Order: sequence, then C-alpha cells, then structure tokens
Amino acid sequence: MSGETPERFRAALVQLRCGRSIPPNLEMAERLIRQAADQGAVYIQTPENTALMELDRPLALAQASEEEASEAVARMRGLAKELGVWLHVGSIAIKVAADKLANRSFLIAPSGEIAARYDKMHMFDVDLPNGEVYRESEAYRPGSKAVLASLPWGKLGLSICYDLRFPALYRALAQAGASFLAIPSAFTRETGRAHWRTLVRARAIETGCFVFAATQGGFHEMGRWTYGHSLIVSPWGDVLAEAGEAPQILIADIDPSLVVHARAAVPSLSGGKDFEVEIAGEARGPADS
Ligand SMILES: O=C(O)CNC(=O)[C@H](CS)NC(=O)CCC(=O)C(=O)O
Repeated sequence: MSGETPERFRAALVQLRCGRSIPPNLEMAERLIRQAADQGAVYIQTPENTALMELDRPLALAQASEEEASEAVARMRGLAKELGVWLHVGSIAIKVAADKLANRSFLIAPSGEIAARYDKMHMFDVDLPNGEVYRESEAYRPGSKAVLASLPWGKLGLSICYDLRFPALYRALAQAGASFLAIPSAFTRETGRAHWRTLVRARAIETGCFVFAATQGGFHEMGRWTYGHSLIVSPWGDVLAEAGEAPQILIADIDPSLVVHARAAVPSLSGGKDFEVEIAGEARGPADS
C-alpha cells in the first residue's frame, strides 16, 4: 500500500455446493480458487462449510475431527502460499470438545500463515415457516469475540452467516477500523429469498464498508437447499457482483477510497447515540390531549 490511499485490488468469491464428503468439497473449492487466482484475484473468499455440509451432527463430529479438519486447513494454507493470495476460508467445522464443533473462519496470508481465526458467534436455532428446523447450537459452540484482521488494503471484519442479522457486530467492527466485512454464508433458500440481499446491502450501507459474502448454493446431497447469490457490495450499497445458485466465482475490482467517500457523504457511522427507551403510557381516550 503506497502513500495515503490504499491501492485498488481484485477480490473474488467462490460459491460452492458442498456435500457430506470432505475430499470432493475441497476439490471443488480448490478448482474455483485456482480459477479466481488465474483471473488476478488477490483476496479470495470461500463460503461457510467449505469442507463439509452436513446436518447429521454425529457424522459431522466424526468427520470434522482435528485430523481431517486440520488436513483441510493445511491444504488451504498450501494453496494460499502456492498462489500467493489472501485466502479466506469462510468456515470449516473444527472439533473443540468431545461433543462440540466450532464454525471457524480462517484468513490465510500469502505466506501460508493463518493471519486470523474467527468462531461464529450467533447460532442459527430457528423454526422456519416452511417447516425447516435448525439447532446449530446443538453441535456448535459459539465464539465469544469479534475479530478484525489486517489486509494490505485495509482492515477486514470477520463474521459468518447468521451473524449477518446482528447489526451491532458490524457497527462495532466498522468503528474499530474495518473497511471490509466478510460474511461467508450458507443461507437457507427460504430465508435467502426473503432477506439475504436486503440484509447484506444494509450492512454495507450502514457501515460504509465493502461486503464480501461468498455462499453455498443449490440442492445439497443431505437434502438441504441453500440460497447461493454470493454478493460483493460497495460502501454505497451498490451490488458490484451477484451470483446465481450454481458453483461459480465472482470477481470485482475494489477501490478502497470508496469507503472514505461514502462515510464523508453520510457520516452515520460516527454519529448516533445510546438510547433509553421510554414506554409510553396507555392511551386514555379522546379527553386526554
Ligand atoms: O449446518 C452446518 O453444517 C453449518 N451451519 C450452517 O450452515 C448454519 C446453521 S444451519 N446456517 C446458517 O446459519 C443459515 C443462516 C440463515 O439462513 C439465516 O440467517 O436466514
């Protein structure tokens, strides 16, 4: 980064459709990561569950052992070093206790070193209108801290999927210095159709950050639909690139100066206050004014 204004750089998202077996998932990820690097991307992000998409928790626990998970991490570290890119693995399930996983994101530097780790903090425990039920907290242990990492072009706030619905996290990351927000995801098709694009654009607009959100998309072998629609959004809220539902890469050239311009135009990130909410009394009828 020369001088004051950080240089422009090319970012890429890798959209996947992962299944129940780790090796083919990593093959798909590696193929698309190489494609992105061949097209000049120097920051490449993969989605949540890059190594394994599985709802059968015992199987997930068995397969996501430190050994297999660490093989996956080692493979991604080697790839980042070989290609000389910043490789952001959206998440890999890591066994952190006999009966618990962490939904962990890895930011890997071009040296192959792990520059940052982040454990998803908000657990997706929901009952959707279409009957889908998720209880992420049954198998995953939530993280306890927000993480801000350094890229050559500015700071990157880390998050995963369901975290997206908690705006205070992103405001805190932006106020701590983030110019970029990572939201690798595996949004359900049901909620993706209803909320995904609106929420991702909102996080970009309200923080004046670029948002990089690589996703899982399509029908997965364990019988789950995810929404796809990976997104790269500018600090002004413009969608710079949007995927469909199939595995693919998205590419966008990023001008970090747009962060400063967006925040100068609308300084809402530095404004605002804490609120004390007064509960209004019950209306007592027309006599009262
Ligand atoms: O299941 C796994 O293997 C790992 N975890 C996930 O894929 C998680 C929990 S099921 N998915 C989400 O958080 C979707 C959030 C979402 O769709 C929303 O917020 O609307």
